[in-house]
Amino acid sequence: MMLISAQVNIEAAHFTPFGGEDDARRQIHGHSYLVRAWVEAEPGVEDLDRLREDLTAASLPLDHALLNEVEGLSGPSMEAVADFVAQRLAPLWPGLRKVSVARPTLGYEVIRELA
Ligand SMILES: Nc1nc2c(c(=O)[nH]1)N=C([C@H](O)[C@H](O)COP(=O)(O)OP(=O)(O)OP(=O)(O)O)CN2
Ligand SMILES: [Zn+2]
Repeated sequence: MMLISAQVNIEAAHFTPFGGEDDARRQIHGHSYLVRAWVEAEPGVEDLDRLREDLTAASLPLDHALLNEVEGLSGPSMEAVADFVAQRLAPLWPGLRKVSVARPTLGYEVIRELA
């Protein structure tokens, strides 16, 4: 078995509870997020194009959205984005093992691992 993965970019806005009352992160602002899914699969069996298409569809409700207002998203954090995508992708991809969300400009990444 191997891990195969595909990545999509989403643009989203949020406001966060981080920092003090005058912290700029409490105002609505936008970011680019890289969302990646890993699937355990036999080499050459699963279609990476289909994985990317399904990942795009799973992430679509978040793209150009205000994360704080997305139904089913537990919050505006990177972890919440990873869980949202993982929950939508897992039924389509039983071999799904990880979903990560990265903010490369900050060097931040979170990973939801699935059994
Ligand atoms: N466990 C988590 N901790 C933090 C998260 C998170 O998602 N999970 N997120 C943040 C903030 O988003 C982080 O401080 C970045 O702040 P933000 O305003 O989103 O981005 P910046 O303005 O700093 O970066 P730019 O790329 O310049 O917009 C903190 N902790
Ligand atoms: Zn932010």
